Amino acid sequence: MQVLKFGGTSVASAKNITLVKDIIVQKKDAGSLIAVVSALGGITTQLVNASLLASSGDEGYLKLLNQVEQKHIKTVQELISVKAQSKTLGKVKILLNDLEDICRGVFLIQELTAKTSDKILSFGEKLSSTIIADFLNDSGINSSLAQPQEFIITDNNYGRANVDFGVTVPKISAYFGEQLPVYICPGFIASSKDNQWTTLGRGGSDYTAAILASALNAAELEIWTDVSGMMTADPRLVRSAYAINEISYEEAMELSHFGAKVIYPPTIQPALEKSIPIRIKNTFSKEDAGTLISANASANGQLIKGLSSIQNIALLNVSGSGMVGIPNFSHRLFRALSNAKVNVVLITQASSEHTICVGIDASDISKALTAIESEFAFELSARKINPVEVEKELAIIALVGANMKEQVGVSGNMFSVLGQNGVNIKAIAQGSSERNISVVVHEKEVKKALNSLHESFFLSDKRVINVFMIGVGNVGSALIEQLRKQKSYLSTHHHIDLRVVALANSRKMYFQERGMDLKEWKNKLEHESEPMSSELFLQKMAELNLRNSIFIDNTANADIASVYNGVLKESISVVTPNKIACTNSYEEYLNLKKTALKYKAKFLFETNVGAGLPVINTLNDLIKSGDEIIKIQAVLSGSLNFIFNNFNENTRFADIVRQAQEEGYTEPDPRIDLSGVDVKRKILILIRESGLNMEIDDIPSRAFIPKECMNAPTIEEFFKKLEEHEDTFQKMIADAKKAGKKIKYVATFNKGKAETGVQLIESSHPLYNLEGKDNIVLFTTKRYPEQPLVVKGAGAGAEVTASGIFADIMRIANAN
Ligand SMILES: NC(=O)C1=CN([C@@H]2O[C@H](COP(=O)(O)OP(=O)(O)OC[C@H]3O[C@@H](n4cnc5c(N)ncnc54)[C@H](OP(=O)(O)O)[C@@H]3O)[C@@H](O)[C@H]2O)C=CC1
Ligand SMILES: N[C@@H](CC=O)C(=O)O
Repeated sequence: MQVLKFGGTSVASAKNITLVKDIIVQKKDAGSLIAVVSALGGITTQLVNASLLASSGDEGYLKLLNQVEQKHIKTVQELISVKAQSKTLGKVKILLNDLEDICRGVFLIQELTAKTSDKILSFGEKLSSTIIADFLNDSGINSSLAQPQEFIITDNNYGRANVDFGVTVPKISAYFGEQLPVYICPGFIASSKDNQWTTLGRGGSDYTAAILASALNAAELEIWTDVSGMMTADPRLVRSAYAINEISYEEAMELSHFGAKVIYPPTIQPALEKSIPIRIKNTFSKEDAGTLISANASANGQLIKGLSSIQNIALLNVSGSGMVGIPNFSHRLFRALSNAKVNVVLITQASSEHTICVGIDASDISKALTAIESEFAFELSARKINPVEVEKELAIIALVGANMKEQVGVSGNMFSVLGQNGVNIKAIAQGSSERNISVVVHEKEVKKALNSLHESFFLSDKRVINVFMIGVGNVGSALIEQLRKQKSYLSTHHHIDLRVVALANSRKMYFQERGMDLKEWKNKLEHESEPMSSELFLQKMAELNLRNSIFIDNTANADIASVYNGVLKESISVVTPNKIACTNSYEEYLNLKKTALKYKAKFLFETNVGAGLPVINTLNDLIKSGDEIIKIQAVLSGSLNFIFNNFNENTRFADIVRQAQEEGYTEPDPRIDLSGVDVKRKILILIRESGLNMEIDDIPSRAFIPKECMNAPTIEEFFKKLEEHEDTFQKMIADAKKAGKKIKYVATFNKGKAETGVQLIESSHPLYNLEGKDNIVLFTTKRYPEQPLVVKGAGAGAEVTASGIFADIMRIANAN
C-alpha cells in the first residue's frame, strides 16, 4: 500500500486538485494507494474564526460560513462534470448544513467547548475529501472515501487527541484488508472510544498519514506540499536556499523544530519507529526529487544540512546568588513554566550557576513572568534572586547537521561569520548530540545572519558582496565600469556575486537592494533617485543590514570622511581613496583602526598613496614581519610629476596643470596638489603606517607656487594667476635645464623627520628618470639598508586608482 498526503495548498483550489489527481493517476498503477488530504487551503482558519465569532455572539460567523460554502461549491462546479455535480453538491450541502447547525448552537449558548471545536474543525477535511473522492470517480478513477472515525481511535483529549494504537492498528488492517485502487482519506480527524469526533492537533494530517503508513507497513510515505522538499534555509529569507536531497529523521526534527514548517516530525513518529522513509514532494513541481527523510540518509559529505530560524522569541534571564549550588532551583523554575503551559524553546546556563536563561515565545512573556514571580516570591523579596530580565524582539538561528559531531571548528566558523557581519550573539545552546548549534540574535539580524551562514556553509553558493558607494566622479565611474566588466568573471571563477546596492554623488542617491544593473547606473542615478543626504544614505544602509557590506568613499570630502567611524561600528568595511580621514589628527586615525578591529570590519585605503601601486600593503608587510623603516624617499604626486615632465620652454605652466586636471591626475581641487598638501598627506600616511605618531603640521613643505596664486579664491582664479606668473615657472625650468637637472616634488622621511618640496635631481639619481605621472617610493629599512626596496609605476589616474580600490574590495571579499 502506498500512502500519500496532500496538504492544504495542494488542495486549495480546483486547479490544484487537478494536479493532485494527476499524481494519483501516475502512482496508482504501482499498487493501491491512500491519499490523505487536508482541508482546502485556508478553510481551517476560517472555521476557527467562525467558531470564535459564534461563541462571542457575533453574527459575523454567518458571513464566514457563507465564504466557506461558496469556496466548496465553486470547487465542485469547477471540478466535477455537470451530470455528476448535483450528487456531490448534495453531499456538500448536507455537511455545510450540519456545520451551520453546530455553529448556530455555539452562537445561541455562546459557549465553545474543545469538543465542539473539534467537531467544527473536522468539517474542513470532511468536505475536501468528499469532493476529491467524487472528482476522481467522475474522472474514471475508482476511488473510495475512507472514514477515519472508523479506524483511528483516540482518547477524549479534544484539540490534540492521543491515538490508541492497540485499537487503531488492527482496525486499520481490517479496514484496508480488501485493497481498492484508491482511497481518499480525510486527515486530522478521528473518533474517541465513545464515538465522539476528535482531532489530532497541529500537523494532524501528517499524523494520519504516518499512522496509516506504519500500520500498513508502507514502503514509503510521501508528503506532497508546495515546496520541493526541506530547504537548506527559509527561502523567503535566503534566496539561494535549495532543497536538501537526503536527511535523517533526527536532522529533520531539529530543522522542523526551528522553523522549517514543511513537516511536523512529532506526528511522523509512527513512520520513524518502523523506519519507513518519508519523501517530501512538491505538488506544483512533481518532477523535482524532493527530500528523502530516512534512518540511513547519506550525508553527501555535508557537515551542515540546513539552517533554521524562529522569530518572536524572548529571553528571560533569571539570576542571583541564591541560585548557586541549589539543586532544586532549576526544577522549580521549569515546573513553574510547565504548569503555566509556557513552552521553553531554548535553555542556557553558565557553569557559575548564577544565571539561567530561557528562550520562550514572546506571546508567553506575561504568563512566564507571573509563574516565575509567584514560584520565587520569597527569593525575590529576600533579594536572593534578581528581578527577571526580559529581552524581546529576538530570534533563534540554528545550524543543523548530524555530521557536525566531533568536527572541530564548526561553531568557531559560525561565530566568526556572524561576528564579521556585526551580528551580536545574545545566547548560545548546543546539546551534546552536536547535531544542532543554536544562537539567539536580534530579530533585525536574522536575514543577514542566515544569508552569511548559508554562504559560508553551503559552498555551492555564491558569496554576495554588497557595495555602497559615495562619489561617482572620475575615479568612482571608472570603478563602476571595472566592477561591471568583472562581474561575470568574479561570479564564475571566484563564486562572488558583487552587487552595487547604492550610489551617490553630491546631489542624488540611488538604492537597489538586490544590486543594480551597472549599464544603467547613470540613468537611474539621474532619474530614479532621491536627493542625497549622507545621514539618510547611512540610515538606509544600516536599515538594509545586508551581509558583507562595504562602504566606498570616492569623494575628496571631509564630511563623508567623518562618517567612517559610525560605518565601521555597524561592522561595515570601509574602502577609500579619500586621504582626509587618515590625515586628520593621529588620535582620529588610530581610533578608526581600533573601531575596525573591534567591530571586525576592514578599513582599507591602499589608494591613498600611489593610487593603484601596492605602497601601503608593501609597507604593512615590512612592518608586520618585523622590519623597521629607516628612511623613505619618494615622489608621491602623479600630477606634479606629470606637470614637471611636460612643462618646458615651449609650453605654458597653466596649460600643463589644466591638462593634468583633464587627464584626471589632480585632486578635484588642483590647488591641493600644487600647494603640496596632497604630498604631505601621503608621506604622513606612510609615516603613520610605519608605526609613528605624527601630525600634518609637523611636516614642512617648500612652496614653489607664488602665494598670490595660492590665495586665489576659486579654481578658475587660480588658473588665471598661474598664467600671470608664467615667468616664475619658466625661470624654474630654465634654471633646472641649465644645471642639467630635473625638477621633482620629493617627500622625505629620515631620522624621525619629514619634509616635502621641489628638488633639483641629478641624472644619476633614481628619481631622475621618473616618467609621465609615475610615482616612486624608496624604502630604506633594516633589512634593505643599502639598496632600498622600490615601488614604482603610475601614481595617478582614474583607471589605476579604481583598480586599487577594486583590489581592496577583493581583499575584503576574500578575507571573510
Ligand atoms: N585621481 C586620482 O588619480 C586619484 C584620486 N584619489 C582620490 O579619489 C577621490 C576622488 O577623486 P576624483 O574621482 O578624481 O574626484 P571627482 O571630483 O571626479 O569626483 C568626486 C565625486 O564625489 C562626489 N561628492 C563630492 N562631495 C560629495 C558629498 N558631500 N556627498 C556626496 N558625493 C560627493 C562628487 O559628486 P558631484 O559630481 O555631484 O560633485 C563626485 O561624484 C579623491 O579623494 C582623490 O584624492 C586617490 C588616488 C588617485
Ligand atoms: N592628485 C593625486 C592623485 C591621487 O592621489 C596625484 O596627483 O598624485
